[in-house]
Amino acid sequence: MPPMLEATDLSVRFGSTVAVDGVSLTLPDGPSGLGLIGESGSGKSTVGRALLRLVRPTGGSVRFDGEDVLAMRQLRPYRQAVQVVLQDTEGALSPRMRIGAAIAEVLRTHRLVPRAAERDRVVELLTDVGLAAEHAERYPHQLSGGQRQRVAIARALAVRPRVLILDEPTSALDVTVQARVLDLFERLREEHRLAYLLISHDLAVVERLCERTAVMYRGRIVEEGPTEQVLHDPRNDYTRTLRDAVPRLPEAAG
Ligand SMILES: Nc1ncnc2c1ncn2[C@@H]1O[C@H](COP(=O)(O)OP(=O)(O)OP(=O)(O)O)[C@@H](O)[C@H]1O
Repeated sequence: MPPMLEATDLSVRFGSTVAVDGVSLTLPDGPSGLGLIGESGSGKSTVGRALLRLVRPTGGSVRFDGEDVLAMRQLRPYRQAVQVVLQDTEGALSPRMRIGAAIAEVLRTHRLVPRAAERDRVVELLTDVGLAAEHAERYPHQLSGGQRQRVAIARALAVRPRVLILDEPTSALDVTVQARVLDLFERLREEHRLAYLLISHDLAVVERLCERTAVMYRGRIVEEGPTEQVLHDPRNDYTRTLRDAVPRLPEAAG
């Protein structure tokens, strides 16, 4: 069996900038988590965007269940299987659309449930992410940042994905809210058997959600291994520098 999602020797250039330079990574079936860490500009988000086919790689391949993603003509099944949750929750939701309608829109686009069952499915999704039926009637500005992020997660889950690409999914939230959204990600990972590719500056978040971690530096992966080993006993000098620059690892805090 091929791995679920596999990038091999992936490269992305923007003009003369080499954003991603020969990256290979593998996401096994969920529940699983691969963390992608590295300083700003190292190419992490571009890897995520390339996997989502939002930017065209200049080299390498992406395979999903063994199928060549870059050659796919019919993208809808892949777009359903591989969803994304970003940091920017305000930008993700239309300010004039009620939350229920915003979730129903996804169900309709992907023709997932008959109209008559839409409302029930919306409530089910809201409940799944820790919101209530009444939130369906609200507009985005009537929710907190943490609640808006839960709506973004509900929209991603609406299509029953197998992979979630999480790009700094808790960075815009304050610390207590972050902790609760993190609990949610932890639960959903198991319940929906999701594979996470988690892009984050917050190593504590990576440690919680990911068994494996890859470290990017200037477009390349310089180290990859079990999260515990990469964060606590790094083999690479750059990883050590990165880890020591972050004050929030439990070991540093304790
Ligand atoms: N659409 C684009 N056009 C031109 N250059 C880009 C584009 N997107 C990214 N880049 C460049 O590619 C490099 C990698 O950017 P990327 O956003 O992937 O890094 P990152 O590691 O995710 O950074 P951050 O942690 O700040 O989000 C950077 O030099 C960036 O300026």
